Amino acid sequence: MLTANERNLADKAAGGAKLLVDLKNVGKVYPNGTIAVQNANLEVTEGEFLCFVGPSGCGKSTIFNMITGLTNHTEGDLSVLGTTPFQARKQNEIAFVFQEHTLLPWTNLLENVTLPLKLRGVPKKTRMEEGARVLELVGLKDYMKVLPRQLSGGMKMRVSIARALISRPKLLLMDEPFGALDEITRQTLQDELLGIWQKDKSMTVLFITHNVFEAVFLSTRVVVMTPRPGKIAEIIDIPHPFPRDEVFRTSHSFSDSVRAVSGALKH
Ligand SMILES: Nc1ncnc2c1ncn2[C@@H]1O[C@H](COP(=O)(O)OP(=O)(O)OP(=O)(O)O)[C@@H](O)[C@H]1O
Repeated sequence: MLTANERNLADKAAGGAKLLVDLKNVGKVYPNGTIAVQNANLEVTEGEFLCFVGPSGCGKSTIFNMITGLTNHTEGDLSVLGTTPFQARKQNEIAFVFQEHTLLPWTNLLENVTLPLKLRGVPKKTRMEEGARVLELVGLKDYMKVLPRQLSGGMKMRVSIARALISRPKLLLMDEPFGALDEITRQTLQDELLGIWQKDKSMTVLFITHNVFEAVFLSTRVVVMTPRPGKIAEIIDIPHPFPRDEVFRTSHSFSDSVRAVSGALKH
């Protein structure tokens, strides 16, 4: 017997659009009484790139944590990859990238990026092949034997992205990954991330940023949140086609979208 939510997912799939994440009136009240998220409704289909923007403390990370099953939702219905967040995480189809690179300092890049496979008992030969594949994807294949401390901040972020990609995730969640980087490095990584995302049409990315320019450059849609208690104020389509490049960054289409997102943030 299917629940209403499962039926809805099946209907969507039959219609061609595969629903990956579905929030229906989702809310989160922490045990100390903090209302972090209220009445959030959002449908994310396969292959989208969604950015979340909103003031500090509006519940962006809480939404990510609920989607990944790191914290439970206290109201509404939430399904991820057609199942509960907890089950979805167990299927190894979700990966995260955080602002802090969280690399193991005592071991080289190849060992760092292949760690998720090692923890799952994947044989060494496959691990090494997959490690080489993802380090090449992020432009670091010549650095396999290097230790993290020998890398710049941008390179460390590339390693974190490679480690997330090694599981070939269907859903990649990135919580302010480029927040600590200088502007030039940040733009280079934005270009590279879009390149990786475009190569894998089925990978869906959810990305938190405080930077409206970054959100517009990367997204198919931008989710704008209100101050606490966090609600989704508006979801704005960024209609500009991919691939996107410097021409887009200086276009009217770009500034129109930046204006729309900035306007929604002020409401
Ligand atoms: N474990 C927790 N227990 C109680 N309150 C929490 C907990 N985690 C977060 N909060 C509160 O929930 C609200 C939303 O926090 P959250 O980290 O989701 O916001 P955010 O939009 O990601 O913020 P930022 O942009 O600063 O990272 C904040 O008021 C925060 O203090």
